Amino acid sequence: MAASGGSTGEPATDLQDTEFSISRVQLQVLPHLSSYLPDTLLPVHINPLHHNPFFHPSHSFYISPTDIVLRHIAHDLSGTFPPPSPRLAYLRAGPHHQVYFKPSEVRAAIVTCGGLCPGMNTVIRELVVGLWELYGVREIYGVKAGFRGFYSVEPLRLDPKMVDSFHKRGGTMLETSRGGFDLHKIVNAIHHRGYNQVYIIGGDGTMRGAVKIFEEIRSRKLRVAVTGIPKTVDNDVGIIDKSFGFQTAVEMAQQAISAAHVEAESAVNGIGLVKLMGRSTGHIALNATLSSRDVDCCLIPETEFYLKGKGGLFEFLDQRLRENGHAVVVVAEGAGQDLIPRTESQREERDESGNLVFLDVGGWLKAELKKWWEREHPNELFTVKYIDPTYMIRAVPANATDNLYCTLLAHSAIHGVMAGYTGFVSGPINGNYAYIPLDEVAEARNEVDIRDHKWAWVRSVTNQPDFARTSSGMNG
Ligand SMILES: Nc1ncnc2c1ncn2[C@@H]1O[C@H](COP(=O)(O)OP(=O)(O)OP(=O)(O)O)[C@@H](O)[C@H]1O
Ligand SMILES: O=P(O)(O)OC[C@H]1O[C@](O)(CO)[C@@H](O)[C@@H]1O
Ligand SMILES: [Mg+2]
Repeated sequence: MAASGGSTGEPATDLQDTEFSISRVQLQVLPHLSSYLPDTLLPVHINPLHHNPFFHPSHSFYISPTDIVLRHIAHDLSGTFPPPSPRLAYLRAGPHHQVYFKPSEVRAAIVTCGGLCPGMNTVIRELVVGLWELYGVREIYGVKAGFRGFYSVEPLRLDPKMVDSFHKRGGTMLETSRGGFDLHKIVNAIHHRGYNQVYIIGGDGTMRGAVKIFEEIRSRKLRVAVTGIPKTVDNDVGIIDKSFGFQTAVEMAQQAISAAHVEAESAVNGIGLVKLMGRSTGHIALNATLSSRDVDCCLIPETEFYLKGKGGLFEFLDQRLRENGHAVVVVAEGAGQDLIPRTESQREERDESGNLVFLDVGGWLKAELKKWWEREHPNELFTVKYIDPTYMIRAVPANATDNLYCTLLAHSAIHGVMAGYTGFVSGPINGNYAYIPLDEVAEARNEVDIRDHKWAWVRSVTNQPDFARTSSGMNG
């Protein structure tokens, strides 16, 4: 097929080499219960949605094994930037005509692990309501207190009435925790309690734990489907478009930035300093900076910065204060950690999951800014107002967009599990919900690419230096 140049007189683009070819698409295989269990243990049933009075399944209602979502949809027709080959594809998420669980036999368990994120309660609610209303499942249990809860706490029986208003509350009604990952105790508990569907909501660490649980269940040949639902306010999980709760967090972060701006503007030589979440990725800081337009400098873990000397932060802020009389600085919690002096014990300190405990970059920066000003301008007024909304932005309920997202995620997860898939994650890829192998998601990172347009846009909005080290630039 060759494209015509049309009436513009432009040369026609030859599409022969770039024609979509199914042979160059690689569908990422999802684990399925039938891959390790005999047919005798896996009777198939017609999807109960077929007889649900609220649905009218048509031919295209059900997902077939050939319904796919492409990972990379941008394509350069000139061939200058060839697409990755083969092109990765994932199974589209949705209901299947045949299911591998009889609703009356299902015992579903839901657990939340790691830090909070807006929307966790919505996901729990929609898992419960979806299992109950869509598929007629009646035995649904909430595992309390994260992974450790499987083997140490009595589960909570859940039904739609109980979870009815969960989506209006921040946090997780099931409680969460870090650490406590004891694989054998967890899988023994899953087996002994008779759970056959396990829904695991959590971040990167949780997904790595979920992979181990899935693999152990598969090696014990248990008839248990495991699915992960990625939760991370930092938006640091790869492959999926973005994680739930992230948009809500950015909105909340903007409120903090606005307050910092008002404080800075209303002072003589005022600096508004806002610390935002982001352990190893600066997505919240970057997106809040771009949408607020009030930020003069955005510091994220993916870039280095330094304070003193030519091209450093102090020099830049000095100039900004002279030009505007105020400045707003946004710093992600993971930025500049290597600049902050640490004691020996601080160097070793880890949380219960083994993550390094960070020092407060905002508090440190505030102190450094004050010392710098006293040193350089001892007789001039100066104010730093430090706002730390880190827990506020993740402890709120999800906004409307995130609530819808959480609902689709939960329902996609249920459809996949009912269809017998296991060891998978559901999530949006290029706007379409897909099923992705759990181990792929557990390994995939989503960092800010400081070479792409978005970071260049931040730099052009803020005019901040790129902190490239020159011979005269000094560290510290
Ligand atoms: N590599 C791993 N293998 C098994 N379990 C893990 C692993 N990493 C973390 N976990 C367990 O997963 C749970 C959550 O981990 P962690 O505290 O790192 O949070 P997270 O899931 O990464 O969420 P977030 O970082 O977004 O708050 C904990 O119970 C932890 O013990
Ligand atoms: O204080 P906590 O609950 O351990 O959580 C802090 C961490 O959790 C996160 O919000 C990720 O969920 C990180 O941004 C942050 O470093
Ligand atoms: Mg994590």
